[in-house]
Amino acid sequence: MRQPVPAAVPRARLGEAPAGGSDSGAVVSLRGAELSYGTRVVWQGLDLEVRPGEFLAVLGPNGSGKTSFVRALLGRQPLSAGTLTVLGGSPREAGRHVGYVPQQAELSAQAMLRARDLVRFGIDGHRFGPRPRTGAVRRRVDEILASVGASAYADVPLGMLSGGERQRVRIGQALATDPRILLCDEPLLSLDLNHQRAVTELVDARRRSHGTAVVFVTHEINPVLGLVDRVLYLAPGGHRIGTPEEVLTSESLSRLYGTRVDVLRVQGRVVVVGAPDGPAAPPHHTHETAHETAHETAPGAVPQTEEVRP
Ligand SMILES: Nc1ncnc2c1ncn2[C@@H]1O[C@H](COP(=O)(O)OP(=O)(O)OP(=O)(O)O)[C@@H](O)[C@H]1O
Repeated sequence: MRQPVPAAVPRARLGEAPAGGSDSGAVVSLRGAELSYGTRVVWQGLDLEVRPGEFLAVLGPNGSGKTSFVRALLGRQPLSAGTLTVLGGSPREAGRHVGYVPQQAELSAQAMLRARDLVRFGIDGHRFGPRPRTGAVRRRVDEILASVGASAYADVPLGMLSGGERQRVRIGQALATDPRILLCDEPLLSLDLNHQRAVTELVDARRRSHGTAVVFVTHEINPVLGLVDRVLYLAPGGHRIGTPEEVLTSESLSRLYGTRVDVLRVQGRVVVVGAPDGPAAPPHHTHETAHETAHETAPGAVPQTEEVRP
């Protein structure tokens, strides 16, 4: 792993045995985890510990279970086997300490909300009863908007913001509860390169300053390649966990997909050639332990298309 614990993070936050963490200090711990919908096994045999301040990228083709992984961490989707603890307890109990940046959401319900409203929901939306509208809350909202560079459009309805501006506000909303874990589900979708960079820098700054663990689902590794400590690669044939250098190799992805996949490194970028990315991934039929061993490939995991992902 590259730099599992950012130097800027106070030791108490990183926690050798932090309150609300597991014995190992992990903020997320999965053991033999399996997630199924009916008879459809999406992933299985998942053993993973995410540490404070770690940046974990979750990669994989359409339908490989990336969003389901995030939903499990949020306590919205139960495992079908194995165990999952978040901050040492159940995912639901940990909810208040988990920030969530969803995929670019349907805007219709939020279009008239102002940026500051969304961030305020992040602060007090979890609470029952009357919401405090104190000066302290207003000041906190302003601080958060400033920290994500969104002060200039604090009072603009979301429907009038660009995709990149909205993502800044959503990150602000996710940071409003001072989370120890930040879950981001494809936050870069439909953003141009400048906005991708701005969003990834915001997320990285947060984990470096506060030791917030980041679980970052993405189709595209390159915008976060320099930040990622480890990759969880979900594929039709199983999964693999390791550093980008370990996982993103021709040998590793060829084993995961059960077909020839070439991983090229061009000017510091990763280019994957030949990985199928169809929406209908077949169910798993085999599994092994994670880390250095790729799972066997399920029958039928044959590429329909050849894809180059720059
Ligand atoms: N609530 C559900 N009930 C039944 N099947 C589901 C449900 N949610 C997801 N699935 C199926 O589980 C599989 C994994 O879905 P998931 O959305 O987690 O994949 P993903 O990797 O995030 O995909 P994408 O990259 O397309 O967003 C898919 O085959 C999907 O159709």
